[in-house]
Amino acid sequence: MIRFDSVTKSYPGQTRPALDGVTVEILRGEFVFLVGASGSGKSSFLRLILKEEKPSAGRIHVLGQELRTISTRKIPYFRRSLGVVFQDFRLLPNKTVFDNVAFALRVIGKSRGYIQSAVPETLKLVGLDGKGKRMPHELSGGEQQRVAIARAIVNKPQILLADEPTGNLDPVTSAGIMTLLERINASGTTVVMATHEAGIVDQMQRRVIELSAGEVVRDERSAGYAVAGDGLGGDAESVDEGAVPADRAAAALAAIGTDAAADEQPDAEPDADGETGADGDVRADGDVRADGDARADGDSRAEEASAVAAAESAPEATVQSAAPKVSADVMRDAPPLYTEPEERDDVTDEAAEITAAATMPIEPLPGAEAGEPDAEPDAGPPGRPASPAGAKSAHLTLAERLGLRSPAGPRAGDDEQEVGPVK
Ligand SMILES: Nc1ncnc2c1ncn2[C@@H]1O[C@H](COP(=O)(O)OP(=O)(O)OP(=O)(O)O)[C@@H](O)[C@H]1O
Repeated sequence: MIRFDSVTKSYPGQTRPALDGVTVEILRGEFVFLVGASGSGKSSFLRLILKEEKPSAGRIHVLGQELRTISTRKIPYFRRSLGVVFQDFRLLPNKTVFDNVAFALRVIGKSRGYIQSAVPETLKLVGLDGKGKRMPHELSGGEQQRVAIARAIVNKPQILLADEPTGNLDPVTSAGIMTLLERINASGTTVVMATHEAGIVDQMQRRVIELSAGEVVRDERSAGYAVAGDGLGGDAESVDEGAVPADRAAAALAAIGTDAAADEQPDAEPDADGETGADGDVRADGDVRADGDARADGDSRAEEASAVAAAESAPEATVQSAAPKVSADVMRDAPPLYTEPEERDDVTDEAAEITAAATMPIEPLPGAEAGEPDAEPDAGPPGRPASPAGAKSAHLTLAERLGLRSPAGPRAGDDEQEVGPVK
């Protein structure tokens, strides 16, 4: 599904490659954590999969295609099989929740009827039923990340890439997001997630690929964040930053198990202190709220009770071993989070034709590819100052970053428009 063969990635002006001779294969349906110290190459790895960057050496195959053979014009079509979630959510601030998710479908030309059914279904799946009319700023961080995940999966991608998706969230809200990602994976989507969060990796016991200075130094199945004493210390401090005492973690989990009413209040109003009361955040004042983040999946009380017990019996006085309450058994038995579109797609024949036409690969005009696909400019990553060679990428619209529109496509106001299919 994803294969790196001796891949090296060097950025202009850097003495050391970001990735150095990486050979790795990720199979269909796997859940893979990418771990490693800051700067070890995790984001570069993900950007290479997305073809946001090209390797300096080596080959990358994704979904059976060698990425070098995909021309720039075809990248948006390739990326429709990939969903992406970022640490900072990247929602359109002036669009409702519904429109943020619908955006991903409108850009690829889905019919209005399809959008009207697919968006609410997806919002329900991520635990945001009834919140479609909210604006992003009216949501908690965990809820905003759920919107971003809904946007990433509404198009039923085969692969979901997540770059620090819990990086801006408190431990309990993070646990809810992980539950969601695990269920997306359980329904068949391959998930590759870069993270610094030792507690989450330790709890989930999935495949771990560890990078150090651009090299794969560990590739282990059913593993934790670090091999005991291996000195993955570069991240230990940042992991600890979010840690809260075990008693507060236990309190947070207890709140999830007991405050059932919170789930039934999709429109909980902000408190007098300005904080939304149902967001699951462990607040600075020690209060704990519950938004269903960790139980949108209908977890049983017994499971929650055992999570609380685990939290209470945690030997270390940190939340790292307590907060992520995702249990592999529970996830294995969980029903699929979403079904394939064919099973419930009620689009009309006419709409299906429009969609088919809109998503049909475009053959480039003779000479349009100006030589090899590799001749495209080196794209810089989102959120980082672009290198001179990658200056173009600094102007990518959201649609382009999400891989829904060709960087060569129309420009002004793309992020703001209700755009149609790529022509
Ligand atoms: N566009 C760029 N131009 C130049 N150097 C870059 C660029 N992007 C990344 N790098 C460098 O490549 C190396 C790997 O960066 P990368 O972002 O992939 O690491 P990371 O493991 O994701 O780090 P973090 O955990 O801090 O996000 C770093 O030395 C970084 O400075």
